Amino acid sequence: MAASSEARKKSELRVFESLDELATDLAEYIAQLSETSVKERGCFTIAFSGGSLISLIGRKLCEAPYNKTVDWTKWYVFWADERAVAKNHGDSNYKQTKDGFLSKVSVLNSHVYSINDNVTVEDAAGEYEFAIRQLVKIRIIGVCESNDCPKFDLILLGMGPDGHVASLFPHHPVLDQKEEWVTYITNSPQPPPERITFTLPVINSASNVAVVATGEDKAVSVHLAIADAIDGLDAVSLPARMLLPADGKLVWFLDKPAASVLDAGSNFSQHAE
Ligand SMILES: O=C(O)[C@H](O)[C@@H](O)[C@H](O)[C@H](O)COP(=O)(O)O
Repeated sequence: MAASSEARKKSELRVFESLDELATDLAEYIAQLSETSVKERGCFTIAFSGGSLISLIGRKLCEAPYNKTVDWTKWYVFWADERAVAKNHGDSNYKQTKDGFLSKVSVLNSHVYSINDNVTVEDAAGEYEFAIRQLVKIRIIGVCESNDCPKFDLILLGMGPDGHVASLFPHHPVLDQKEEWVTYITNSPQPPPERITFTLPVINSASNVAVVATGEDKAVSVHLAIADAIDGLDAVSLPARMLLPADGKLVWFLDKPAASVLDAGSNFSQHAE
């Protein structure tokens, strides 16, 4: 059996009746991963991206019991992608995460690794990769033994209706980037055109990857990303289908509309609510 098919089968699908239930389970999932990582490694490295996932996290993870039980001082925060806008711009993933979540919990400012908004995207990507390399050297960020890539404890992703994840868009040459950990694009099909993004090898080296996709406009891409066998070409360059953690675990958090095109007998290990 192909490795990709194996990896897909190991992934887990969680489908929820409401966004509130999804947010509740997502908060518990993140809190548990944090507890495990802090116990095993003494810290928890988490990378965010933009979109509605931040407001879903902000709904429950900042509240009781997590505001007291999560060891926020052991968190190290990163971004899987960032738009080339100022940090105080409404489109900044940093600002969205800060306003919607980080400002409500006690993560240390010195553990928040935002992407530089004062230099070119090329330089910002290079700087970010350098910072990550330093943290891998001192094992704040783990290392994936098979490819020496950073092994984040958790990478959180949204997914666009076109199946993009982070700033990895369908058919974009950046999908073939195997050498760099952090790269940039200047021609995003969605504004703003310039973005910085983790590459697929980094995402697929994480211990845990979670994709949060809600709404009917995601249903076809969710199906194309998850289904075991796909006819036709569209899925070939669908970034969400390229999420195949080598040693890690992939979990999809979906609401019913986003899961509406999935086959009832989908090969995934299901965790229906
Ligand atoms: O950078 C972007 O263009 C978007 O932020 C994007 O990457 C987002 O994560 C997805 O489109 C899902 O967003 P929603 O969950 O809000 O639909």
